[in-house]
Amino acid sequence: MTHDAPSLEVRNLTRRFGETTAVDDVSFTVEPGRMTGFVGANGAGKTTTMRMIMGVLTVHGGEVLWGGRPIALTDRTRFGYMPEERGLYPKQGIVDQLTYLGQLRGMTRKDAASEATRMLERFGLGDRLKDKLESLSLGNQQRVQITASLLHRPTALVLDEPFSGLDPVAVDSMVDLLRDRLREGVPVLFSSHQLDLVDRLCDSLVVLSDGKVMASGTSAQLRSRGPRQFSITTAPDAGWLRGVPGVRVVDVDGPHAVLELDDEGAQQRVLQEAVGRGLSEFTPIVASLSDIYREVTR
Ligand SMILES: Nc1ncnc2c1ncn2[C@@H]1O[C@H](COP(=O)(O)OP(=O)(O)OP(=O)(O)O)[C@@H](O)[C@H]1O
Repeated sequence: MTHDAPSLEVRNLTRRFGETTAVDDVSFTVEPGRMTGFVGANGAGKTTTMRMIMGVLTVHGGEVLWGGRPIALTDRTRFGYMPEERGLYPKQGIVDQLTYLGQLRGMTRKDAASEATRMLERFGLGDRLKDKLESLSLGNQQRVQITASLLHRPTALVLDEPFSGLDPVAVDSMVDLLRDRLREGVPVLFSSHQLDLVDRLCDSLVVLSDGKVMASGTSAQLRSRGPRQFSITTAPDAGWLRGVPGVRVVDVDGPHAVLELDDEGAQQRVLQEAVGRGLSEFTPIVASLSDIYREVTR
């Protein structure tokens, strides 16, 4: 990974539509080489934020920074953007239009055509190069859209729901392509409703709700925020844990229990008591990003 690669930052970004504040003082950073998931319910403001990052929507407050400086049009033209409304031509052959798009982004015709062909082959579309976009299945059209955003070796990627409509094999091929870019230090911001995927793919997460950032940071930072849960086994019955100060028993089933502990002191009290009673297991439970998402948007 290139550590001195630029980061993408949004600072106090705000956008209103009439009376609605769709994006409300939103700040976060997409670090170089980091895959950052952008999650939130329908209408949370993800698309609006991405449009402002890409300059297709004007901002009502705040700014977008690239490498610490206000972003310029020339920076944006080197980004890869996959908009929600997609935007390729249904009636044009796929390799032709990808070549054209590559040329618009400064590639030679030859380089654009060969890179488009290579990427489409990697997506299993090597035998469809001359086909019209509209003749492909929706999932395959999606693969072509993704290729369009990656073709010109973008310096940053802003992808609105890139995985929707893709089967698991296509998701994996796309992730492989993204990882190539991540290794080069490209910051990647992608929105998704598929929390399991976000959990599997992301190094960092930004959680948006009603236009506001509810949480952001690396997976490790977010995991350490929430209540710390532990699994414990203490024979013959873990029911005694209910009486320990600073302990919330989330679940108990015979000798097994799941606990939330207020602090280090509570942990010590539990361990001291449990050792006398016969402790056979005490393990921290690592929260998934989906758990964290549910927790912060509750
Ligand atoms: N062009 C527009 N005109 C009026 N309101 C808009 C416009 N674009 C977005 N909004 C409103 O802004 C809010 C945020 O919408 P946005 O599309 O950014 O959310 P989202 O998180 O991307 O949702 P989804 O996951 O459904 O795509 C919503 O209340 C939406 O109705």
